[in-house]
Amino acid sequence: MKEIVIKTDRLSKRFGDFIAVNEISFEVQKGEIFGFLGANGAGKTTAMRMLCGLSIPSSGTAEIAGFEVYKQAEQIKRNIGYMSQKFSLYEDLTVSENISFFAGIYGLTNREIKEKGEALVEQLGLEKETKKLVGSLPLGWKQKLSFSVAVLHEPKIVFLDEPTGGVDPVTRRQFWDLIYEASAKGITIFVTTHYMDEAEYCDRISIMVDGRIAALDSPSKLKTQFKAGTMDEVFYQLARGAKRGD
Ligand SMILES: Nc1ncnc2c1ncn2[C@@H]1O[C@H](COP(=O)(O)OP(=O)(O)OP(=O)(O)O)[C@@H](O)[C@H]1O
Repeated sequence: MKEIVIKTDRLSKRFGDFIAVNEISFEVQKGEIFGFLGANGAGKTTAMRMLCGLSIPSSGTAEIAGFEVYKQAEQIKRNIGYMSQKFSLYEDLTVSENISFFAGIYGLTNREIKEKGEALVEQLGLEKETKKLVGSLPLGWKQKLSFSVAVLHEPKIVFLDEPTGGVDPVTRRQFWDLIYEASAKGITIFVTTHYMDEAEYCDRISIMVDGRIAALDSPSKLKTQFKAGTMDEVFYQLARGAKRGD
């Protein structure tokens, strides 16, 4: 039987009179790579913050890794990983120090930190860089390291908020290899992105427009549904009617 790890029902967030997230309902399965798309201001970050237990919803329900967002935010935080372009690693700590620091926060023992940290460094081919400051690494390396750190404690779900912003397509593809590996281990990936090539890599995609989910399906089914050749066209058809955004 399929295990549902994210389930929302009419989840909403208001700021005063403004409805940033408007009754979104969806489910995500264990190990699924779920793309969360939408134009600027559509409500993705606001929704993701509620799912991570960082912001209390105004109404509706959400269950994350079996815990509900109103009363069990702390349990949710312990069972997820999080990475964003804005909040990442400490630039003034070395690669090793960052791994130890974040692994400690995620509750790993010293022995686990050593074992898993070494495996991570080897997987990323960073053996010669462990004593270098993270600030001195190229952006693509930082992002791969940041992702690997976010899944070091093998969370049920990892939330990625525009994880590959600003890097070239080849590095993005390498980053996605890490995502596939995590998904194969049963970690659910919830990812926001503005890159439509990345949307194609997801198992399913939801597209938000003005706070609502306007479409949700696999990339191939969405293309059929919208009679579009590419995800870019699907996205454009939906987003061009948006009232919010730049
Ligand atoms: N704390 C807040 N108070 C008032 N309005 C807010 C607050 N946070 C977000 N908003 C508004 O809610 C809407 C959704 O914002 P949100 O950041 O969730 O969008 P987004 O889809 O993540 O956009 P982007 O891709 O630009 O990050 C925007 O119009 C934003 O101005």
